[in-house]
Amino acid sequence: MAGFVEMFKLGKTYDTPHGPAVIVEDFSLNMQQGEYVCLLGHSGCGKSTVLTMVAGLNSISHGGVIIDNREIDGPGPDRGIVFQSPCLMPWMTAFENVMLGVKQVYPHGTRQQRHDIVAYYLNLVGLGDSLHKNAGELSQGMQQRVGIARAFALKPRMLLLDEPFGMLDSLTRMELQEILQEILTRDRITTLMITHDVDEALFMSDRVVMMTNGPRARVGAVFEMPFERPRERADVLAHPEYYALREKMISFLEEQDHKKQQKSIEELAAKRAAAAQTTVAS
Ligand SMILES: Nc1ncnc2c1ncn2[C@@H]1O[C@H](COP(=O)(O)OP(=O)(O)OP(=O)(O)O)[C@@H](O)[C@H]1O
Repeated sequence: MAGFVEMFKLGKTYDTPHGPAVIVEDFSLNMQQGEYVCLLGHSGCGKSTVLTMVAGLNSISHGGVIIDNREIDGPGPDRGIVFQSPCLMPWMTAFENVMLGVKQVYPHGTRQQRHDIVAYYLNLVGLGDSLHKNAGELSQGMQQRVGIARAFALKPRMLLLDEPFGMLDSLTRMELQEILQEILTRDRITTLMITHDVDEALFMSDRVVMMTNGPRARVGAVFEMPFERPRERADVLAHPEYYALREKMISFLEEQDHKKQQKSIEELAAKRAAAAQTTVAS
């Protein structure tokens, strides 16, 4: 079935000093409008590579990405991105940082309309009392809230989140997960999020897509989440399928680890055999 977002046989080859390295190959995934998909996989498998290709920030070596029937050919305001660290202008206030983007996206809005949009989203993420504090004076968690408010205020058609809570303490992380759930339940923006955290993926997503280990990483398994929305964390944890799903995801990751170890052992054995042959020949 065609999706709102179609990633079709996506591939990425990086040039390296040792020659071309095929990091992602034949990565295909369709997402329905309003769907929340988490991308999970071992470190270095190519998750950010996929996400930055969809963002239009990384050139696509093979295949393509279609969003709402239009093939992407670079970054655009239809896609909002939140990275692990929000990249704010530290000398500007939280309000000014969000306003920067809002001015570009709503050039014909009145000053009051733009003001209301910025204040609305900063309030939603719990920064109503800190609108006029300089970003440089805000804690990591508060800065990430500004980054999330900025992404939503630009009214993107798709959100791309690259470990948005990765650098936060667990309490702030849980609070921001809940805020994000709340906004997304209302706005239903199609979202692709990278995470390393199986529990986060279970709580946040409609589907979890597991990537195989690179090189030539692709979709290895897809899990549908049976939890209803709006979600309460306690209900998700108490759901009869929660632990079985969690176990399947962890098993997938362990299996990938095992394959990686096996491959390293085989490569080492091949190198030793080649070295032994060279010694015998000389
Ligand atoms: N510009 C580049 N040139 C060459 N190799 C690259 C480049 N960018 C990434 N890579 C390599 O591609 C592989 C995948 O990187 P990527 O950042 O996409 O993985 P990831 O799954 O997001 O990792 P992590 O979970 O640790 O953030 C890694 O081996 C990385 O070293």
